[in-house]
Amino acid sequence: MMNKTPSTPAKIELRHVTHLYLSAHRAFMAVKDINLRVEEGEFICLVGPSGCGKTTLLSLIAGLEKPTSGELFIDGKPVSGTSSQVGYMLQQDYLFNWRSIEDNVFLGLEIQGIRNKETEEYALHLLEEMELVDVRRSSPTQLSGGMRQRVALVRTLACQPDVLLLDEPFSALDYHTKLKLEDLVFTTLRRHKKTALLVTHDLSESIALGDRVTILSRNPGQVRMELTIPPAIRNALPFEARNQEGFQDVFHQVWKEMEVVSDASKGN
Ligand SMILES: Nc1ncnc2c1ncn2[C@@H]1O[C@H](COP(=O)(O)OP(=O)(O)OP(=O)(O)O)[C@@H](O)[C@H]1O
Repeated sequence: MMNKTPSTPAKIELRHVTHLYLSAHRAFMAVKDINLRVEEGEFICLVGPSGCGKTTLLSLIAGLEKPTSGELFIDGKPVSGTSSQVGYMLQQDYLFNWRSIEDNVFLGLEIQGIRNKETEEYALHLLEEMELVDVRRSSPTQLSGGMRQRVALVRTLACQPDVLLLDEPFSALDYHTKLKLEDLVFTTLRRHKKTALLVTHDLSESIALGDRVTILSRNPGQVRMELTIPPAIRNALPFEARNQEGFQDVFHQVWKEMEVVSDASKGN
């Protein structure tokens, strides 16, 4: 993470963000008074019980939803809609089976009107980094779930966003693939100095990947706790981080908070 003076705008900042979903019959407050600051190059993991508003927060940051009240900024500028500066990757990979792997990757470039020799070369370089270059002419149907997720990540990174929003990208994968992919994604995002917000239900994953873990409570979603991951854990790759001294202590701390927020939401 880069050192910043307090006056430097954060990469992402949420100030008193509240969001209500309105329907014909009711208004539902999904998140309330959220304040969050993510510095350039930071990797933040969002955890919390189902329905606490994690995806809502990503949609607001991506500019897909407009908050009912409060303000959101990227690099100090108000978020006013979607932007190529922000890449959003979901649990489902949304690859098109009738296009080859490289044509799926180039699709993001086409949509943004930036497909040219230089951006294609960059995309191919990313495919190489993600160990996918040999399958670039294959169809997505020939790839495993882990490979497909890597392609989806390359497609997102190919457009060169500075901010990556990752909504449970590893949750549909088997455990072994997930651990391997965590290391690869962690290394790639750090190498390219991306700022990332990752939503996960896996507490161990949040500690193994994040610089900070933000725990949300539910009904309405609010920041319950922000925990900075100790350097000994953070300086290791996610797989090794799980074996570092202190990992279990942090895990128990997050677990305890999750018990509190889950119990609190049972009454609602
Ligand atoms: N479009 C919508 N209209 C009405 N209510 C919604 C809408 N989207 C989400 N909600 C409600 O807002 C709350 C927060 O939803 P959100 O999907 O952000 O939570 P989440 O923490 O990502 O959940 P999960 O962990 O289950 O994916 C939930 O109670 C959900 O039912």
